Amino acid sequence: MISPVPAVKDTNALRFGILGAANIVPLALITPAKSHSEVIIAAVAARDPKKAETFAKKHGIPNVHKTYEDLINDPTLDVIYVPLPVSLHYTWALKALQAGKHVLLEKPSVSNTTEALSLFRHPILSQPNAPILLEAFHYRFHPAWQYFLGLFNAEHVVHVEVKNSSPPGLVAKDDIRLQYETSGGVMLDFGTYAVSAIRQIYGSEPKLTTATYRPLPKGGDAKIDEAMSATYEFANGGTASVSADLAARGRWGLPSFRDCPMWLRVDLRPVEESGEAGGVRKVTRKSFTFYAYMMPTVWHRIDVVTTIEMAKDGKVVNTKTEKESKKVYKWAEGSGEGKKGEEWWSTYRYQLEAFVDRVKGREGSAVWVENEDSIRHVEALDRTYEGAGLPVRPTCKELEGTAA
Ligand SMILES: NC(=O)C1=CN([C@@H]2O[C@H](COP(=O)(O)OP(=O)(O)OC[C@H]3O[C@@H](n4cnc5c(N)ncnc54)[C@H](OP(=O)(O)O)[C@@H]3O)[C@@H](O)[C@H]2O)C=CC1
Ligand SMILES: O=C1OC[C@@H](O)[C@H](O)[C@H]1O
Repeated sequence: MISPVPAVKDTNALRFGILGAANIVPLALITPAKSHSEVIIAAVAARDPKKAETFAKKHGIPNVHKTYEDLINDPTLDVIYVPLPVSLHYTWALKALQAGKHVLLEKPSVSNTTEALSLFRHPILSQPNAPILLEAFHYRFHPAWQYFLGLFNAEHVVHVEVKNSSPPGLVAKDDIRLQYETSGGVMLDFGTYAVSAIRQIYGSEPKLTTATYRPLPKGGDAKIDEAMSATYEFANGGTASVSADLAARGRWGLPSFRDCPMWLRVDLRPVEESGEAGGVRKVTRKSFTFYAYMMPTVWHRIDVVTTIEMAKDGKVVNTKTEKESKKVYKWAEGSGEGKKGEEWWSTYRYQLEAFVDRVKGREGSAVWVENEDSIRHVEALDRTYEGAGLPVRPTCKELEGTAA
């Protein structure tokens, strides 16, 4: 639901300030906040105060600050939301934490491992009553994703394939995704979801095996990956292949949404049983495909396919395939008091619920992105850039010269 009935705000609601009038803000925070009784969107700042005024008026935000500094130092705010280019995440997240605010930080959290280690292991986060910092990997908070992870045992996964792409023309030439200085590149955009997904599916860290990229067309920033394909290995011997593309062409090379996939598939190790009557061997294969896993609210589907193959004397004598499809928009009935939600809640709305629960000291859905997890994630992205022969995304000035 794009326009849910607004909630009456509690007297102790958290007051959020927004750093930058970014495109993602209405979807990721303003709309979800409307139905949350403990969230008030109280202030915004943009580099150009006029832009901030216009944004505030459009979205009913009562206060506008002239600068980002003024916003984070506003004593009436509890939380700062950081939807800036990734190159600015470290600096502004840390400033906000130092100003005593909780921080909801857009994904991917920071540009590289140097920044990740410095931010997520900052002493400020281990002091008594430390502020909460969350990398906003929204899809992880949706019940469909958690249901999907519960369908198989990570130890039995043998291969994962992830494809994320959009057609050409959606991203403008001057977009933050296409400049090295703003920590752009598809790997930190669509690719970050893919790497996040394979890490959760295996429950362990990937070892890069291959990475190749397609640069931007002539005239574009040479350090930017417009598309990236990478393969990885995991400790249990399983593999993953990931492909992400910001300008994928469909059939006949034409731009087409229909031909731009956003899905992932998990294959389990085949289970072989011998000793069937008449010397028949039975092989059972299972795979799980999640269509639209990044944005399941509008539409998604989880297909579970089981194939049973009977073979005799090395020849397949019978094959049977069964398919079950499932959609999950809410936590299962009786799955726990903290597991709140409505069918129409977006990934961002589930995430906001979890964030507020954490700030308020409640257990909530128990889904969270731990600080060490965010570090490991950025490490995997760095390894992918190195493997592709591209520089890791730039370190902010404050940390320049500090080795990871
Ligand atoms: N969770 C999700 O589903 C999504 C998350 N994102 C993430 O959100 C963040 C913002 O993405 P998006 O909204 O698409 O980007 P936009 O380009 O719309 O917004 C970026 C904002 O950053 C500010 N900014 C500050 N310095 C610069 C600079 N040097 N160059 C450009 N912008 C600058 C601008 O704020 P000002 O208004 O002050 O000028 C601008 O509004 C990124 O971290 C991205 O990864 C993006 C899309 C989806
Ligand atoms: O986070 C994101 O999700 C959706 C994509 O379209 C976008 O480029 C990316 O930043």
